[in-house]
Amino acid sequence: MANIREFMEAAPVIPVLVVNDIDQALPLAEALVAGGLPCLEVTLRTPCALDAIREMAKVPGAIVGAGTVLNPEQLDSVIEAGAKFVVSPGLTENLGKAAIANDIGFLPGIATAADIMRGMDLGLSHFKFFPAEANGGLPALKALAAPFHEARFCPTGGVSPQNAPDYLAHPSILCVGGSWVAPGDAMPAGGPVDKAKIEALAREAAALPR
Ligand SMILES: O=C(O)C(=O)C[C@H](O)[C@H](O)COP(=O)(O)O
Repeated sequence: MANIREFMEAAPVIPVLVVNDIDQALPLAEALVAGGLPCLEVTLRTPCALDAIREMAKVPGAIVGAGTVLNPEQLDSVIEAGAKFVVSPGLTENLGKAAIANDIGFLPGIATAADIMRGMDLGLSHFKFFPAEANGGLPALKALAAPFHEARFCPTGGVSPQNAPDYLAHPSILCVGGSWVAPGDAMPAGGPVDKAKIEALAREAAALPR
């Protein structure tokens, strides 16, 4: 897709965010961007996710995308909310065609060679390897990537500051996704966002070598 590679190359880590409290959206995005992580994946796992995308898009330098997008209806609603890219846990032809028709950066989840081939049939070449650790981690992705020279990946699911450097050293891996940069204890229910903590975690993630 047009710009998904550029977004994947913007930083080593795409934070995967679960926003429960709309008041936390703006400070969370500010802290992540200040720490050097501009691309933010807001998962559609909470009722305020679309509003969170709208809020976060106001932060200068933020490139806000939507995660957990499962079908063309959700695709339409996240585009309407201002999402600049779309991440899905898996790849259906239905969703893939809709994303391409809307010319929006699209990062669909894959876990098998057949998934990648279905994506290539649609003209896609950038994929989320999901759930990365549960599917065999780096050894599995290395084996999976070998026949697909053009394909580039963002492993997500079980990625941590400890295993991220190994993933990022692989030439087919442009970035990783992870929730560890925005942990629940830094965004307590009803409380303020611990911006200093999240910015520090983001800074560490942004400094990961690749
Ligand atoms: O909601 C989705 O569509 C997802 O993409 C799931 C997330 O990617 C993983 O839950 C993140 O995994 P952790 O970093 O291990 O917490």
